Amino acid sequence: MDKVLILDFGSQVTQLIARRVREAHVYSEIHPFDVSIEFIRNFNPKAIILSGGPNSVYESDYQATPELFTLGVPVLGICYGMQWMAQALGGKVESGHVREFGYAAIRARGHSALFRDIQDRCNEEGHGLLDVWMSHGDKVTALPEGFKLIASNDACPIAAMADEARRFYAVQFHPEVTHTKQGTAIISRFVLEIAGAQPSWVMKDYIETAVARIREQVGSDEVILGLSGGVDSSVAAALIHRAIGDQLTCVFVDHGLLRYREAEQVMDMFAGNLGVKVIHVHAAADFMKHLAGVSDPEQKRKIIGREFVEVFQRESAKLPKAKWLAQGTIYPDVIESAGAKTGKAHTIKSHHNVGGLPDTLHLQLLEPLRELFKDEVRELGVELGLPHHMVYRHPFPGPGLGVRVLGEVKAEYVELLQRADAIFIEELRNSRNAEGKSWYELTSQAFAVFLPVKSVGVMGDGRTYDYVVALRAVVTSDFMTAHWAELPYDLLGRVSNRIINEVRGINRVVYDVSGKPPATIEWE
Ligand SMILES: Nc1ncnc2c1ncn2[C@@H]1O[C@H](COP(=O)(O)OP(=O)(O)OP(=O)(O)O)[C@@H](O)[C@H]1O
Ligand SMILES: O=c1[nH]c(=O)c2[nH+]cn([C@@H]3O[C@H](COP(=O)(O)O)[C@@H](O)[C@H]3O)c2[nH]1
Ligand SMILES: NC(=O)CC[C@H](N)C(=O)O
Ligand SMILES: [Mg+2]
Repeated sequence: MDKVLILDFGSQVTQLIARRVREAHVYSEIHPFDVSIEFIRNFNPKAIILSGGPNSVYESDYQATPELFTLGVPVLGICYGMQWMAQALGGKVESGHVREFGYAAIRARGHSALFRDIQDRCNEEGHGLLDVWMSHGDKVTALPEGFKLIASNDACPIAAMADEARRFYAVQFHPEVTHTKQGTAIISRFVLEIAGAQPSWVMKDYIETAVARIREQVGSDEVILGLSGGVDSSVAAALIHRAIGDQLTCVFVDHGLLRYREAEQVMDMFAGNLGVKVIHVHAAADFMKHLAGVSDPEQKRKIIGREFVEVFQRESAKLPKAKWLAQGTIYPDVIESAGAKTGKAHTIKSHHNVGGLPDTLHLQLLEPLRELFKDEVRELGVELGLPHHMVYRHPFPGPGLGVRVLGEVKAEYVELLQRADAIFIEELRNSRNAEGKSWYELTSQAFAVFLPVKSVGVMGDGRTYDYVVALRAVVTSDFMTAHWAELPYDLLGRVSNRIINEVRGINRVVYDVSGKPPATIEWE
């Protein structure tokens, strides 16, 4: 089997590279940038891909072994990976005065196997243009010997380069994110055609492999699973249930930070659908008690994570044979928390299910979805026979409204937010675009955020001095990058009117128009 080696310099999106390679049906593994040359030789890669990273090559000790260029293996450098390649092979990298974050158009220059016949559109002179996603402050300012320029734009005159004789390619933009429309084509071009890897790795027997692995891991032990009713834990529950049946018990935690009437809905859905044992834990008082007086987002996340663990430990103590804690952790949860397996990325926020686990946890973790992305998890759910409406729900974070009430969480704020959020979601479900699709389906995630600031308004000729709610709706396929949703004005207007009229205590509604990056989807 042909294998691609991805060296991680700490990019937030390294796993997306693996995913694109997987889409080309080639097996890949991610390893830290500083693995030894012996390791690379033994790995015997058909191709090497160098990820992006937060540092600057000219002042960082994030340097891979330059000997990898002597193996005769094709190499693709991305962003930091390009900059490192350029510097390691004798080119020059400098801090740019123009920083580029987000969308950019680049022009392909000269002939290169990487971009041949791949373009989004042409400019007036008929040159091919690519719409790409950039995220950098440094840039290559001099090509290494043997390299030619293969793409450029004004902000980044050397936006891609190649030494085709040695099959070294490098791009300043990120072909692995979906916002680079031709990204998948570029990565498969490199892996399949330039490196000549055989597309022989297919996901079709993923379920069988996963089921076998779970049976082997768990043996005759019992497993408890944190079930939120969200996509990930529901799919994990179905998968594990398929593997070990009755050895699985699900624990649904009502932490008082759920959405309007959510607890009832989740319990109904599981009683009806899965045939899985579910225990409903009422823990709102505990969570709220520990959150009182705390306003720092990371601290709130840690407290919520800790409380979750307490609940699971308490519940598992009641099941003496339970040795495993299963979670619907998926890849973006892992990467955004702590730089994935390789530990090279910066921490953006501690997702509760990853950051909050103490060493004293007497349960082993079972996370069968840990390597998958949301859309892959959904495919798996459908494959496992879960109902469509369950699999295609918007995600809801484990810390729930705890991270959507900004600052200190108070019961009063949670209740206002629940009501505003319910109105927003109801209107999204009921409004349709010209093709008859609901705006709930047209967005990937949507919710309201409670801002603990007051502003002045006038209602019924009287002065009001009340709280603000922000609406957030995004479109994304992997939740690693996202666009704010261009919701119709009349829909926004209706939601705003209803919230202000129906939720006493809120007199102003705003819409969040920030992309990710630089913002994140949740506000905390
Ligand atoms: N209220 C809850 N009770 C029990 N476990 C929970 C709860 N909320 C979250 N978890 C656990 O934390 C994991 C991560 O939550 P996350 O929100 O990422 O996934 P999800 O809720 O399963 O799916 P979705 O992303 O669609 O909301 C869940 O899969 C689940 O194991
Ligand atoms: O289970 C979760 N536990 C968490 O602690 C958490 N924080 C963010 N999210 C969800 O992850 C996606 C990306 O969110 P951000 O852009 O805010 O990081 C979005 O879908 C968020 O809702 C979480 N999910
Ligand atoms: N995303 C990246 O790889 C960034 C590379 C480098 N830190 C820069 O800012 O140019
Ligand atoms: Mg959830």
